[in-house]
Amino acid sequence: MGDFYQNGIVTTLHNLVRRPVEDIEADLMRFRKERPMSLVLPSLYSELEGPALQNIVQELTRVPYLDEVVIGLDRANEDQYRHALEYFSDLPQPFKVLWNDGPRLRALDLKLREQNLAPTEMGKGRNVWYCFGYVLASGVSESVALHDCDILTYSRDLLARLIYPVANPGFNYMFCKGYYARVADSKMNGRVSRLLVTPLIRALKKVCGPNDFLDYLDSYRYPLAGEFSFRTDVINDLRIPSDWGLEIGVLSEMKRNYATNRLCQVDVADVYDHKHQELSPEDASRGLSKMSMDIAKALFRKLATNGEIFSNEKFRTLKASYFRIALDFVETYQNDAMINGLSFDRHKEEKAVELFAQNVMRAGAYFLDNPMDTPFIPSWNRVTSAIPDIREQLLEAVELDNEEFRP
Ligand SMILES: O=C(O)[C@H](O)COP(=O)(O)O
Repeated sequence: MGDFYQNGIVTTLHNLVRRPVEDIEADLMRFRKERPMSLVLPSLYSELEGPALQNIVQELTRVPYLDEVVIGLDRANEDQYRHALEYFSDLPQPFKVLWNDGPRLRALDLKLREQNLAPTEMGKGRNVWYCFGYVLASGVSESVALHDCDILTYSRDLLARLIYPVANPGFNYMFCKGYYARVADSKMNGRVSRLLVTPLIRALKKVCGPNDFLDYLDSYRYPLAGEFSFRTDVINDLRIPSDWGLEIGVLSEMKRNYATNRLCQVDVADVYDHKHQELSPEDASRGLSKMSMDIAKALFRKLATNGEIFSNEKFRTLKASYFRIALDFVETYQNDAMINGLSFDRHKEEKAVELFAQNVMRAGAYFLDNPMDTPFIPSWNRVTSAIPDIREQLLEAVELDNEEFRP
């Protein structure tokens, strides 16, 4: 909001004039002939019971340009799957719900597992990966947008702005990341993004020296945003982590596969609020503690694939450097909060930084102790090479589930 500055090495598309959504949608209706569009929604069943998704579905009923909606449903039993099909039946667009825990998709997962091609962990990355496989298999779209299902402040403007850069046939972007400020109830959120990701990237720059990849990551205004869009071809060659490293994994795959002038970010919302997880300082397998570990591991792995060598000493230095930079950021955020009349709990922020510093060390130790870890889900290109009719099998399993259980 408020400036048109281009920072970093990917294009930033700002929200300069609050263009009415109907205008943007009129453009998208023209673009759809050349670039049909899909929306992917990775969802937990529990999100169907909350207020955010209800509003998202209501907003989507007014979206005229989508050719397909693909919902990946995790943690649902049969009754819950039936309910999900009914729940989404308000959507005017053709839609499919992937029942990830159902017998058909489980059987397919087993087939992939036998060849070491299945995602090894449950989680958002796995859900998204199967949805992407379905999008490829259905062959409906040329452009795809993806966003979370827990956005409490959702309006259809977000989707229109998110998909525009990859739907406009005059633009040559392959990938676009959404950004916004996570401010709600008069306070700043986005704790992992503000207090872990940006300070850790800056600390890595200090410790590892000048690095293209880190400059690139640092160019994104909200690197952890779950909202992004891309041209459908992008999926074929994508290797993503199955855990919370998903967003960092996607960004680094884009850098590896495309020139930076084909990547951009777009301002998608003035306000953004979502479901908040606990910090969970006592249990590193949950909440923001797990998220911070997964993200730090994903960063170290990606740097290693770019040739960076890590050691215990380097991680110790990194932790010290991260800690100092993160504490300086706390001060910056406090001042930003004050000038905007927001509340700010400095003690809580510093506690989060202390936990993240510990987790930087833990993630480093894990990285050094597990040299043969293969945390990335294979690309769909590789899976198709191993099982040539996998897309048809996935398509059939999803069609049958949707037909059999639709009320
Ligand atoms: O984006 C983030 O930093 C994490 O998702 C945590 O967000 P929150 O602090 O808004 O819950």
